[in-house]
Amino acid sequence: MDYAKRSPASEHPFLAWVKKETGIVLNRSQREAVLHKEGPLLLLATPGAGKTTVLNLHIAYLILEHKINPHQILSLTFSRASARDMETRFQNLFGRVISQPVRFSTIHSFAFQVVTDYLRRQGRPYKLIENEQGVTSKGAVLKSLYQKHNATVVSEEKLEELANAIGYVKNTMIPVENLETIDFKINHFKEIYLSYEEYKRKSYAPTILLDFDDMLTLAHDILEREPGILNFYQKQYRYILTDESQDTSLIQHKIIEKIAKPQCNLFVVGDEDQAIYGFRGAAPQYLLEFKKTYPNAKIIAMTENFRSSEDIVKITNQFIKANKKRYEKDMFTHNTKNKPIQISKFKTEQEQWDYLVQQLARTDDLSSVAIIYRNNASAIGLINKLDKHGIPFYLRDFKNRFFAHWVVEDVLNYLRFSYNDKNIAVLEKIHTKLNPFISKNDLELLKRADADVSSFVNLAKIYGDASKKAQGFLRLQKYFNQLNKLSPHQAIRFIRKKLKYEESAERICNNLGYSFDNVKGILATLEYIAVGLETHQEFAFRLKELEKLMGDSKYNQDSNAVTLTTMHSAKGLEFKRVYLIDLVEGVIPGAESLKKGNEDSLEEERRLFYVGMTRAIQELSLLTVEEYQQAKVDESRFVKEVRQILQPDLKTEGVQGDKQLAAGVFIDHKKFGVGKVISINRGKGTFRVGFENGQVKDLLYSVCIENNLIRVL
Ligand SMILES: Nc1ncnc2c1ncn2[C@@H]1O[C@H](COP(=O)(O)OP(=O)(O)OP(=O)(O)O)[C@@H](O)[C@H]1O
Repeated sequence: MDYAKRSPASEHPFLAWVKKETGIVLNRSQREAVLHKEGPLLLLATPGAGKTTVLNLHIAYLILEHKINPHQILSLTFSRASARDMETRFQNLFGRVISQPVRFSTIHSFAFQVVTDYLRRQGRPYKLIENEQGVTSKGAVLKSLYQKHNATVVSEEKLEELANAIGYVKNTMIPVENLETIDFKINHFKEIYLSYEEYKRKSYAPTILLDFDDMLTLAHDILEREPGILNFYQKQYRYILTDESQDTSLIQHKIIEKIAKPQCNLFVVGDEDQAIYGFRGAAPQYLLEFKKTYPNAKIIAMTENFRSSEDIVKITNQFIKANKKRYEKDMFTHNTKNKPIQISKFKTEQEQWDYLVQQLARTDDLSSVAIIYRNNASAIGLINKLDKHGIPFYLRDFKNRFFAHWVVEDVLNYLRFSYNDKNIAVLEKIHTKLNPFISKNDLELLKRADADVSSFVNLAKIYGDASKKAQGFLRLQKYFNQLNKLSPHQAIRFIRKKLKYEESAERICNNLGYSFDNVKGILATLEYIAVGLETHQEFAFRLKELEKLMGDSKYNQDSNAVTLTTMHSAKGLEFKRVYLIDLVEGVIPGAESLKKGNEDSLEEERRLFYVGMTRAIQELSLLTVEEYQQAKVDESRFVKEVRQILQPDLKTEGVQGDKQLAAGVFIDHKKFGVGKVISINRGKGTFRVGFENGQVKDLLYSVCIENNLIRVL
């Protein structure tokens, strides 16, 4: 229908037209936001409040009702995927009536335009380090700088931390002279940072080498130094909208502030409760201080959740209130109740996976289900299981770190060496991790020794057969022979314990600041994968197969497959049924955030948990385990908090460790899940339990004990 020929209605004609055209009926705050015209506006939205819908309608309103030229509107968001998503949704809704394009962009790509326009005009060539390959790629450059300043190689995780820390410095505008005041947990960070900047300045001179975050720094500088350019962008974009604004960093805010002035027609949408990119320099306080920057700003809260059932909205709303740094607001919904949030506790991850497989096997529409975890490490073992049961999955943020990790390489090399202990090329990769230690000098001597004899026998000869060291080498020869005959699962255990690999790995981790827990996790995962496999070749093949499966899972995006995603990548998505898994202390909240003085980081972990929970439309299950990656763990405090909200009359503290069945204690029943003992009838030998799904059951004590059905929590 032609917008000009819209029918008159008692409500605002634009909204009446929208209702007719799209079927969307807005609530009061959505209406107020859509019909906002000029000046700064902060739209504080809770999850599921319809942010994208409102943003798009507001743009259409400006164009259709106020005849604003679409070229003068700049809609910014923080990931390419959401910029694309917004554009598609806008096209679908208004493509027929608004022919001129609106600019949907990421803030980086806007900054890129400012910088490249400027450099081109100056006749200065530039390159992006993110486009470089091989030894000049950003990763390779940072790796070699780390190595230079620390005299040691860097692990993949540390490299990521380093790249994040560099990004953090630029996003939060930390002056170089203050770098030492911040503990980035990276040895010689300042030196690496300065060398990296110098490398970019010099390596292709006169061509300037830039990274993504330099775009922000430079764009900010240009807009500050060049009034003509600033004026151009201010005139070009009279209306600026930003989505996911809780993830905006200081420098991004400053850029937006500059171009929005002097009119400040700035439409900012965000939810500080969903700010989860603190490690990259984003912080919710910029939203919290919006009024300081724009004193005449209007603030509208959009707190109706259109997504989730009442059970989910009520509990998650209560849950996030434990955070202190937030706007006080109450999320509500008119949606009906469905199922209470379910909490299930399992002994091990395998039991948890079995449960998931069982649930998924009964599900027809797998695309409506998501399994969400804090760390990518949770995915590998689960995928192994899903694949064995033929359950298709779509992995949202596949990062191929696991299979290339040095620990995985080491284990494969130990196995390889057990087939041929004369292979010095393989020995060179593991020699420092063996016990007794094999030095570089030993390797040189070995290269000159008899190539047809075991390296260990040669070494024993070099050291003199009777020496202690020689005895150690001969023992190693025996162990590697034994290793060769073990099943893959036994072999990994053997490498860890008998060959003392774990001790060496711990030493390496301590020396280089890597996480030993992560290493143990990788070893545990390798053991899971190895279960049931017969030969070492099968094991190596299975690793390759899993790697391929994970890469190929992107083709399952639009098919009947369960989505597997980290909490970070789940933002903005929704699923009928959601399982949050591996909910234990040290994972979520993560170990770092549990340290004293890290309260801000603990709040960010709580927000992450909240983002995960609020993805669910109808069903939400929280799964926790007693043993994670082979170590005893405590249930996540966030699970406890949710349980407490679900059953406020119950005290969860102090119950653990009390193995006596008594009224008031929690039990975990294999079939019915977690519940509270209401009463005990000793005469009948029964006890009554109120389970978290709302059911109350009388159970026979003897049956429960004989079948090992319950545990007192
Ligand atoms: N006025 C409305 N009436 C009915 N449904 C609506 C309305 N507004 C939004 N919705 C629906 O509510 C759901 C959530 O909307 P949307 O994804 O835009 O929320 P959001 O605010 O971006 O959420 P989150 O921040 O959690 O990602 C969508 O399915 C959307 O179609």
